[in-house]
Amino acid sequence: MLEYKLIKKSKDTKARVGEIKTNHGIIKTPVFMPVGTRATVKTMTPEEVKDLGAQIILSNTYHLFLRPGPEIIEKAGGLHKFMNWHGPILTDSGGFQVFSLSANRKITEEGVTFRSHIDGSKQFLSPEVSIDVQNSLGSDIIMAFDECAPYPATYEYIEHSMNRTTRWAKRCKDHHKNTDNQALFGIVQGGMYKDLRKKSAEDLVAMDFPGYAVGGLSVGEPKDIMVDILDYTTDFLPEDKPRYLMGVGTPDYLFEAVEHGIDMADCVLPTRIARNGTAMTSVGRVIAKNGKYKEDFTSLDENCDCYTCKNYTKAYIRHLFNVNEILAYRLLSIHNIYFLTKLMENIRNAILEDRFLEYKKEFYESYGYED
Ligand SMILES: Cc1cccc2c(=O)nc(N)[nH]c12
Ligand SMILES: [Zn+2]
Repeated sequence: MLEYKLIKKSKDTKARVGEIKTNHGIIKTPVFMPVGTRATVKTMTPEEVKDLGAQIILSNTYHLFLRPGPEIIEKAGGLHKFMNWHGPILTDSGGFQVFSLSANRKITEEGVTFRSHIDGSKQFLSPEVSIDVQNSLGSDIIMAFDECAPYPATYEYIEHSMNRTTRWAKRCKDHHKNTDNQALFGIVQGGMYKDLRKKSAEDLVAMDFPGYAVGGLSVGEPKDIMVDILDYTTDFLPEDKPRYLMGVGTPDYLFEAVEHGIDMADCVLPTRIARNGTAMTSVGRVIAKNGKYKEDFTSLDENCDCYTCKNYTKAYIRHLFNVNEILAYRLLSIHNIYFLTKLMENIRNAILEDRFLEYKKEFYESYGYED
Protein backbone atom coordinates (compact mmCIF):
# COMPACT_ATOMS: atom_id res chain seq x y z
CA MET A 1 0.00 0.00 0.00
CA LEU A 2 1.50 3.35 -1.04
CA GLU A 3 1.76 6.02 1.66
CA TYR A 4 3.02 9.59 1.32
CA LYS A 5 4.49 11.43 4.32
CA LEU A 6 4.95 15.20 4.04
CA ILE A 7 8.12 16.00 5.99
CA LYS A 8 8.68 19.70 5.37
CA LYS A 9 7.10 22.53 3.38
CA SER A 10 9.38 25.36 2.29
CA LYS A 11 8.30 28.75 3.66
CA ASP A 12 8.62 30.91 0.56
CA THR A 13 7.62 28.51 -2.24
CA LYS A 14 5.43 25.42 -2.77
CA ALA A 15 8.55 23.20 -2.66
CA ARG A 16 8.29 20.36 -0.18
CA VAL A 17 10.18 17.32 1.12
CA GLY A 18 8.46 13.99 1.67
CA GLU A 19 8.70 10.22 1.56
CA ILE A 20 6.69 7.71 -0.49
CA LYS A 21 6.48 4.25 1.06
CA THR A 22 6.06 1.42 -1.48
CA ASN A 23 6.29 -2.39 -1.28
CA HIS A 24 9.76 -2.12 -2.81
CA GLY A 25 11.15 0.58 -0.57
CA ILE A 26 10.85 4.21 0.51
CA ILE A 27 11.34 7.02 -2.02
CA LYS A 28 12.74 10.29 -0.69
CA THR A 29 11.19 13.22 -2.54
CA PRO A 30 11.69 15.36 -4.52
CA VAL A 31 12.94 12.58 -6.79
CA PHE A 32 14.14 12.29 -10.38
CA MET A 33 13.20 8.95 -11.98
CA PRO A 34 15.43 7.58 -14.76
CA VAL A 35 13.49 5.98 -17.61
CA GLY A 36 13.99 2.31 -18.49
CA THR A 37 11.53 2.22 -21.40
CA ARG A 38 12.00 -1.41 -22.50
CA ALA A 39 12.89 -2.87 -19.10
CA THR A 40 16.37 -1.38 -19.09
CA VAL A 41 17.85 2.03 -18.37
CA LYS A 42 19.78 2.07 -21.62
CA THR A 43 23.38 0.74 -21.36
CA MET A 44 23.19 0.57 -17.54
CA THR A 45 22.98 -2.49 -15.28
CA PRO A 46 20.42 -2.15 -12.44
CA GLU A 47 23.29 -2.23 -9.93
CA GLU A 48 24.90 0.75 -11.65
CA VAL A 49 21.57 2.64 -11.70
CA LYS A 50 21.18 1.97 -7.98
CA ASP A 51 24.79 3.02 -7.23
CA LEU A 52 24.10 6.31 -9.04
CA GLY A 53 21.48 7.12 -6.42
CA ALA A 54 18.38 6.33 -8.45
CA GLN A 55 15.55 5.33 -6.11
CA ILE A 56 12.78 4.44 -8.61
CA ILE A 57 12.79 3.80 -12.34
CA LEU A 58 10.17 3.97 -15.07
CA SER A 59 9.18 1.48 -17.68
CA ASN A 60 6.66 1.68 -20.49
CA THR A 61 3.43 -0.24 -20.98
CA TYR A 62 3.30 0.60 -24.70
CA HIS A 63 6.74 -0.86 -25.47
CA LEU A 64 6.47 -3.91 -23.19
CA PHE A 65 2.94 -4.60 -24.46
CA LEU A 66 4.38 -4.94 -27.98
CA ARG A 67 7.65 -6.65 -27.00
CA PRO A 68 8.08 -9.09 -25.23
CA GLY A 69 4.38 -8.94 -24.27
CA PRO A 70 2.91 -8.90 -20.75
CA GLU A 71 2.48 -12.70 -20.66
CA ILE A 72 6.22 -13.32 -20.80
CA ILE A 73 6.97 -10.76 -18.07
CA GLU A 74 4.21 -12.22 -15.91
CA LYS A 75 5.67 -15.73 -16.42
CA ALA A 76 9.10 -14.31 -15.44
CA GLY A 77 7.57 -13.30 -12.12
CA GLY A 78 7.01 -9.65 -12.98
CA LEU A 79 9.15 -6.75 -14.13
CA HIS A 80 11.26 -6.49 -10.93
CA LYS A 81 12.45 -10.07 -11.33
CA PHE A 82 12.64 -9.94 -15.14
CA MET A 83 14.99 -6.93 -15.15
CA ASN A 84 16.60 -7.59 -11.76
CA TRP A 85 15.61 -4.16 -10.36
CA HIS A 86 14.27 -4.61 -6.84
CA GLY A 87 13.46 -1.00 -6.00
CA PRO A 88 10.19 0.77 -6.84
CA ILE A 89 9.04 0.82 -10.48
CA LEU A 90 6.53 3.19 -12.08
CA THR A 91 4.96 2.30 -15.41
CA ASP A 92 3.36 4.77 -17.77
CA SER A 93 0.00 3.70 -19.18
CA GLY A 94 0.77 3.63 -22.89
CA GLY A 95 -1.45 6.46 -24.09
CA PHE A 96 1.34 8.97 -24.53
CA GLN A 97 3.55 6.53 -26.43
CA VAL A 98 0.74 5.54 -28.80
CA PHE A 99 0.41 9.19 -29.84
CA SER A 100 4.12 9.85 -30.02
CA LEU A 101 5.22 6.61 -31.70
CA SER A 102 2.50 4.86 -33.66
CA ALA A 103 0.82 5.57 -36.97
CA ASN A 104 -2.82 5.30 -38.06
CA ARG A 105 -4.06 5.72 -34.53
CA LYS A 106 -7.79 6.16 -33.98
CA ILE A 107 -9.23 7.34 -30.67
CA THR A 108 -12.76 6.36 -29.67
CA GLU A 109 -14.55 6.37 -26.33
CA GLU A 110 -13.57 2.70 -26.06
CA GLY A 111 -9.84 3.24 -26.45
CA VAL A 112 -7.17 3.61 -29.13
CA THR A 113 -6.52 1.42 -32.16
CA PHE A 114 -3.13 1.87 -33.79
CA ARG A 115 -0.52 0.20 -35.91
CA SER A 116 2.55 -1.08 -34.06
CA HIS A 117 5.60 1.07 -34.87
CA ILE A 118 7.56 -2.18 -35.00
CA ASP A 119 5.71 -4.41 -37.47
CA GLY A 120 2.65 -2.38 -38.46
CA SER A 121 0.28 -4.90 -36.86
CA LYS A 122 -3.12 -3.63 -35.72
CA GLN A 123 -3.19 -3.07 -31.96
CA PHE A 124 -5.67 -1.81 -29.35
CA LEU A 125 -5.11 -0.15 -25.97
CA SER A 126 -7.84 0.94 -23.60
CA PRO A 127 -8.14 1.79 -19.90
CA GLU A 128 -8.89 -1.87 -19.12
CA VAL A 129 -6.11 -3.29 -21.34
CA SER A 130 -3.60 -0.80 -19.93
CA ILE A 131 -4.48 -1.74 -16.34
CA ASP A 132 -4.26 -5.46 -17.16
CA VAL A 133 -0.82 -5.00 -18.76
CA GLN A 134 0.48 -2.95 -15.81
CA ASN A 135 -0.92 -5.57 -13.48
CA SER A 136 1.06 -8.25 -15.35
CA LEU A 137 4.19 -6.10 -15.09
CA GLY A 138 3.70 -5.78 -11.32
CA SER A 139 4.97 -2.16 -11.09
CA ASP A 140 4.47 -0.35 -7.77
CA ILE A 141 2.95 2.79 -9.29
CA ILE A 142 0.74 2.51 -12.37
CA MET A 143 -0.68 5.34 -14.45
CA ALA A 144 -4.24 5.88 -15.64
CA PHE A 145 -4.77 5.55 -19.40
CA ASP A 146 -4.97 9.09 -20.75
CA GLU A 147 -4.67 11.17 -23.87
CA CYS A 148 -1.77 13.58 -23.76
CA ALA A 149 -3.31 16.22 -26.02
CA PRO A 150 -1.07 17.85 -28.63
CA TYR A 151 0.13 21.47 -28.33
CA PRO A 152 -1.25 23.77 -29.54
CA ALA A 153 -4.86 22.61 -29.53
CA THR A 154 -8.25 24.36 -29.53
CA TYR A 155 -10.28 24.78 -26.35
CA GLU A 156 -12.97 22.50 -27.82
CA TYR A 157 -10.46 19.75 -28.58
CA ILE A 158 -8.88 19.94 -25.13
CA GLU A 159 -12.26 20.04 -23.37
CA HIS A 160 -13.47 16.93 -25.20
CA SER A 161 -10.15 15.08 -24.75
CA MET A 162 -9.85 16.02 -21.07
CA ASN A 163 -13.39 14.86 -20.24
CA ARG A 164 -12.77 11.56 -22.06
CA THR A 165 -9.49 11.15 -20.11
CA THR A 166 -11.49 11.66 -16.90
CA ARG A 167 -14.01 8.98 -17.98
CA TRP A 168 -11.05 6.70 -18.82
CA ALA A 169 -9.58 7.36 -15.36
CA LYS A 170 -12.83 6.19 -13.77
CA ARG A 171 -12.74 3.02 -15.91
CA CYS A 172 -9.12 2.43 -14.83
CA LYS A 173 -10.05 2.82 -11.18
CA ASP A 174 -13.09 0.50 -11.51
CA HIS A 175 -11.01 -2.11 -13.34
CA HIS A 176 -7.95 -1.98 -11.05
CA LYS A 177 -8.20 -4.67 -8.38
CA ASN A 178 -4.60 -5.09 -7.13
CA THR A 179 -4.77 -1.86 -5.10
CA ASP A 180 -2.72 -3.20 -2.17
CA ASN A 181 0.37 -3.75 -4.32
CA GLN A 182 -0.07 -1.25 -7.14
CA ALA A 183 -0.98 2.41 -6.59
CA LEU A 184 -2.95 3.90 -9.50
CA PHE A 185 -2.23 7.58 -10.16
CA GLY A 186 -4.70 9.81 -11.99
CA ILE A 187 -3.27 12.11 -14.68
CA VAL A 188 -4.50 15.72 -14.86
CA GLN A 189 -4.97 17.04 -18.37
CA GLY A 190 -6.62 20.22 -19.71
CA GLY A 191 -3.96 21.62 -22.04
CA MET A 192 -3.04 25.27 -21.41
CA TYR A 193 -6.59 26.21 -20.31
CA LYS A 194 -6.82 26.94 -16.58
CA ASP A 195 -10.56 26.26 -16.25
CA LEU A 196 -10.08 22.85 -17.89
CA ARG A 197 -7.08 22.08 -15.69
CA LYS A 198 -9.20 22.96 -12.63
CA LYS A 199 -12.06 20.73 -13.79
CA SER A 200 -9.71 17.84 -14.61
CA ALA A 201 -7.97 18.05 -11.22
CA GLU A 202 -11.23 18.36 -9.26
CA ASP A 203 -12.89 15.45 -11.09
CA LEU A 204 -9.85 13.21 -10.48
CA VAL A 205 -9.43 14.25 -6.83
CA ALA A 206 -13.11 13.39 -6.30
CA MET A 207 -12.21 9.81 -7.33
CA ASP A 208 -9.56 9.77 -4.56
CA PHE A 209 -6.43 8.38 -6.22
CA PRO A 210 -3.33 7.61 -4.07
CA GLY A 211 -1.32 10.05 -6.19
CA TYR A 212 -1.69 12.48 -9.08
CA ALA A 213 0.35 13.24 -12.17
CA VAL A 214 0.25 16.45 -14.17
CA GLY A 215 0.27 15.39 -17.80
CA GLY A 216 0.00 17.28 -21.05
CA LEU A 217 2.90 19.61 -20.23
CA SER A 218 6.42 19.84 -21.65
CA VAL A 219 4.77 19.08 -24.99
CA GLY A 220 6.34 22.00 -26.83
CA GLU A 221 4.70 24.91 -25.01
CA PRO A 222 6.87 27.90 -23.94
CA LYS A 223 8.41 27.48 -20.49
CA ASP A 224 6.54 30.41 -18.93
CA ILE A 225 3.19 28.90 -19.97
CA MET A 226 4.23 25.50 -18.60
CA VAL A 227 5.22 27.02 -15.26
CA ASP A 228 2.04 29.12 -15.06
CA ILE A 229 -0.25 26.15 -15.81
CA LEU A 230 1.71 23.87 -13.47
CA ASP A 231 1.58 26.39 -10.61
CA TYR A 232 -2.16 26.83 -11.11
CA THR A 233 -2.82 23.08 -11.29
CA THR A 234 -0.92 21.90 -8.21
CA ASP A 235 -3.15 24.13 -6.03
CA PHE A 236 -6.04 21.73 -6.75
CA LEU A 237 -4.09 18.61 -5.76
CA PRO A 238 -4.20 17.30 -2.17
CA GLU A 239 -1.12 18.10 -0.07
CA ASP A 240 -1.05 14.61 1.47
CA LYS A 241 -0.57 12.76 -1.84
CA PRO A 242 2.44 12.61 -4.21
CA ARG A 243 2.42 14.85 -7.28
CA TYR A 244 4.28 13.75 -10.43
CA LEU A 245 5.14 15.97 -13.40
CA MET A 246 5.54 13.75 -16.45
CA GLY A 247 8.30 14.05 -19.01
CA VAL A 248 10.47 16.69 -17.37
CA GLY A 249 14.16 16.36 -16.96
CA THR A 250 16.36 19.38 -17.59
CA PRO A 251 17.76 21.06 -14.46
CA ASP A 252 15.73 24.27 -14.86
CA TYR A 253 12.47 22.36 -15.38
CA LEU A 254 13.23 20.24 -12.32
CA PHE A 255 13.77 23.35 -10.21
CA GLU A 256 10.52 24.88 -11.52
CA ALA A 257 8.63 21.63 -10.92
CA VAL A 258 9.76 21.39 -7.29
CA GLU A 259 9.21 25.12 -6.70
CA HIS A 260 5.56 24.73 -7.77
CA GLY A 261 4.78 21.72 -5.58
CA ILE A 262 5.91 18.67 -7.57
CA ASP A 263 7.49 15.65 -5.84
CA MET A 264 8.40 13.36 -8.77
CA ALA A 265 9.68 13.86 -12.31
CA ASP A 266 10.93 11.61 -15.10
CA CYS A 267 12.65 12.08 -18.42
CA VAL A 268 14.58 10.09 -21.03
CA LEU A 269 16.93 13.06 -21.51
CA PRO A 270 19.89 12.01 -19.34
CA THR A 271 20.48 8.76 -21.26
CA ARG A 272 19.20 10.07 -24.62
CA ILE A 273 21.53 13.09 -24.77
CA ALA A 274 24.32 10.90 -23.40
CA ARG A 275 24.07 8.70 -26.47
CA ASN A 276 24.25 11.87 -28.50
CA GLY A 277 27.51 12.89 -26.78
CA THR A 278 26.11 15.60 -24.52
CA ALA A 279 26.58 15.93 -20.76
CA MET A 280 24.77 18.10 -18.24
CA THR A 281 27.49 19.51 -15.99
CA SER A 282 27.74 22.03 -13.14
CA VAL A 283 28.79 24.65 -15.70
CA GLY A 284 26.09 23.87 -18.27
CA ARG A 285 25.90 21.47 -21.19
CA VAL A 286 29.17 20.03 -22.51
CA ILE A 287 29.11 18.51 -26.01
CA ALA A 288 31.68 15.89 -25.01
CA LYS A 289 31.97 14.41 -28.52
CA ASN A 290 33.17 17.78 -29.84
CA GLY A 291 36.64 17.74 -31.45
CA LYS A 292 37.67 20.73 -29.34
CA TYR A 293 38.20 18.28 -26.43
CA LYS A 294 40.71 16.18 -28.41
CA GLU A 295 43.57 17.13 -26.07
CA ASP A 296 41.58 18.28 -23.06
CA PHE A 297 42.76 16.05 -20.23
CA THR A 298 40.49 17.59 -17.59
CA SER A 299 37.54 15.67 -16.17
CA LEU A 300 34.09 16.05 -17.70
CA ASP A 301 32.87 18.05 -14.66
CA GLU A 302 35.40 19.07 -12.00
CA ASN A 303 32.56 19.53 -9.49
CA CYS A 304 31.23 15.98 -9.97
CA ASP A 305 32.35 12.90 -8.02
CA CYS A 306 30.76 10.28 -10.25
CA TYR A 307 32.71 7.28 -11.61
CA THR A 308 33.11 8.92 -15.03
CA CYS A 309 34.36 12.27 -13.70
CA LYS A 310 36.77 10.60 -11.27
CA ASN A 311 38.38 8.24 -13.77
CA TYR A 312 38.25 9.67 -17.30
CA THR A 313 39.05 12.85 -19.20
CA LYS A 314 37.15 14.81 -21.83
CA ALA A 315 39.81 13.72 -24.35
CA TYR A 316 39.13 10.04 -23.65
CA ILE A 317 35.33 10.43 -23.83
CA ARG A 318 35.63 12.43 -27.05
CA HIS A 319 37.89 9.68 -28.47
CA LEU A 320 35.30 7.01 -27.62
CA PHE A 321 32.57 8.97 -29.43
CA ASN A 322 34.89 9.62 -32.35
CA VAL A 323 35.42 5.89 -32.89
CA ASN A 324 31.81 4.97 -31.96
CA GLU A 325 32.74 2.91 -28.92
CA ILE A 326 29.76 1.74 -26.80
CA LEU A 327 31.62 2.70 -23.61
CA ALA A 328 31.07 6.34 -24.64
CA TYR A 329 27.29 5.95 -24.12
CA ARG A 330 27.81 4.26 -20.79
CA LEU A 331 30.23 6.82 -19.35
CA LEU A 332 28.01 9.79 -20.24
CA SER A 333 24.85 7.98 -19.08
CA ILE A 334 26.53 7.27 -15.75
CA HIS A 335 27.37 10.97 -15.37
CA ASN A 336 24.01 12.35 -16.54
CA ILE A 337 21.92 10.04 -14.34
CA TYR A 338 24.14 10.80 -11.36
CA PHE A 339 23.97 14.54 -12.13
CA LEU A 340 20.15 14.65 -12.01
CA THR A 341 19.70 12.31 -9.04
CA LYS A 342 22.36 14.32 -7.15
CA LEU A 343 20.65 17.58 -8.17
CA MET A 344 17.35 16.39 -6.66
CA GLU A 345 19.20 15.30 -3.49
CA ASN A 346 20.77 18.78 -3.25
CA ILE A 347 17.37 20.39 -3.84
CA ARG A 348 15.87 18.21 -1.09
CA ASN A 349 18.61 19.28 1.35
CA ALA A 350 18.20 22.94 0.35
CA ILE A 351 14.47 22.74 1.21
CA LEU A 352 15.28 21.10 4.57
CA GLU A 353 17.75 23.93 5.29
CA ASP A 354 15.32 26.68 4.12
CA ARG A 355 17.59 27.80 1.30
CA PHE A 356 15.80 26.45 -1.79
CA LEU A 357 15.66 29.77 -3.66
CA GLU A 358 19.28 30.57 -2.79
CA TYR A 359 20.37 27.15 -4.09
CA LYS A 360 18.30 27.65 -7.27
CA LYS A 361 20.00 31.04 -7.87
CA GLU A 362 23.46 29.59 -7.21
CA PHE A 363 22.83 26.65 -9.58
CA TYR A 364 21.35 28.86 -12.34
CA GLU A 365 24.39 31.16 -12.26
CA SER A 366 26.83 28.24 -12.40
CA TYR A 367 24.88 26.38 -15.12
CA GLY A 368 24.47 29.55 -17.18
CA TYR A 369 20.66 29.89 -16.96
CA GLU A 370 19.12 33.35 -16.74
CA ASP A 371 16.58 33.30 -13.91
C1 LIG B 1 5.53 10.31 -20.48
C2 LIG B 1 4.70 11.57 -20.58
C3 LIG B 1 5.32 12.78 -20.81
C4 LIG B 1 4.56 13.94 -20.92
C5 LIG B 1 3.18 13.92 -20.79
C6 LIG B 1 2.53 12.69 -20.54
C7 LIG B 1 1.09 12.59 -20.40
O1 LIG B 1 0.33 13.59 -20.48
N1 LIG B 1 0.54 11.38 -20.18
C8 LIG B 1 1.30 10.27 -20.07
N2 LIG B 1 0.65 9.08 -19.83
N3 LIG B 1 2.65 10.29 -20.18
C9 LIG B 1 3.29 11.49 -20.43
ZN1 LIG C 1 30.20 13.11 -13.30
